[in-house]
Amino acid sequence: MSIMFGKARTCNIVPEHEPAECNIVVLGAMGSGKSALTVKFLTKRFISEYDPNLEDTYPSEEIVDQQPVLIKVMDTADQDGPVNCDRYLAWASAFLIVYSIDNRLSFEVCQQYVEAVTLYTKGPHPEAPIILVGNKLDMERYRQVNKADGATLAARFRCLFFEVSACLDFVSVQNVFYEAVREVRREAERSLSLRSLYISEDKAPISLSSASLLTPCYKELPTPTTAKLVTVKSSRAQSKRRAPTLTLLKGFKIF
Ligand SMILES: Nc1nc2c(ncn2[C@@H]2O[C@H](COP(=O)(O)OP(=O)(O)OP(=O)(O)O)[C@@H](O)[C@H]2O)c(=O)[nH]1
Repeated sequence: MSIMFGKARTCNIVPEHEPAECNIVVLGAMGSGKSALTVKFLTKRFISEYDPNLEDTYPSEEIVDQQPVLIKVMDTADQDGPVNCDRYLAWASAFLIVYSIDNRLSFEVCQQYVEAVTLYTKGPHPEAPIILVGNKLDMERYRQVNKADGATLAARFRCLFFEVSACLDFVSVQNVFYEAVREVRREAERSLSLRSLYISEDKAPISLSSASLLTPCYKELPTPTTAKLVTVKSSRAQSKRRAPTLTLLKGFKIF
């Protein structure tokens, strides 16, 4: 059974031919590697520099555990930590909250994001899972955040925790995004079984026509002609502002 996880985290049951959707928001301190992780997942490439003010959402068709899913990744660009979160809290199916293992301050900002998101997501609706990501694992020699610190924070908020590097292997980065989809599926199943438990206790039959959770919402996939172009800054010697850009064709992976 494929389940739509798009808006407001209702679990829409859609016909098998419709791909499910999963909206993943990438949060974290400036410089923690949100854009690098996003681009690595979308293109398998590590691009070193990005415009710090560039915030955009990138779709990618994936197959996770033999089930097709349209993953939409919102790469955020907050300047001052978890402020004006409204733009993504209701939209998100899951959150990747990123810090850099070589930057203690980014870990503290990450804790602020975990607390802010948890305040919003705890409640009757299916919870949007949080995945804690310690990035820049390749910078082990400059480590300022112990792996145990990350694990402790994750345990406190009952979320998954991974240490990865956007500039090392692709599979570890892809696994973080795929685990987010798996967690959303598990949460949707939990929510459905809880809902059916209440309904069976109330002995109230589900009216298939009225139950909003069964209302399918169909998403048109971008065709090559409609796919928007987004740019990702990449620079070597030049400053970030004048950097040559790597153009990603939105909606399709580039290898
Ligand atoms: N060594 C190393 N550097 C990384 C890694 N990921 C990102 N970086 C570098 O860290 C810097 C910031 O990366 P970004 O992806 O722009 O970080 P961000 O969180 O998007 O930062 P803002 O755009 O300012 O919000 C860049 O110089 C990247 O090249 C990593 O895994 N290892």
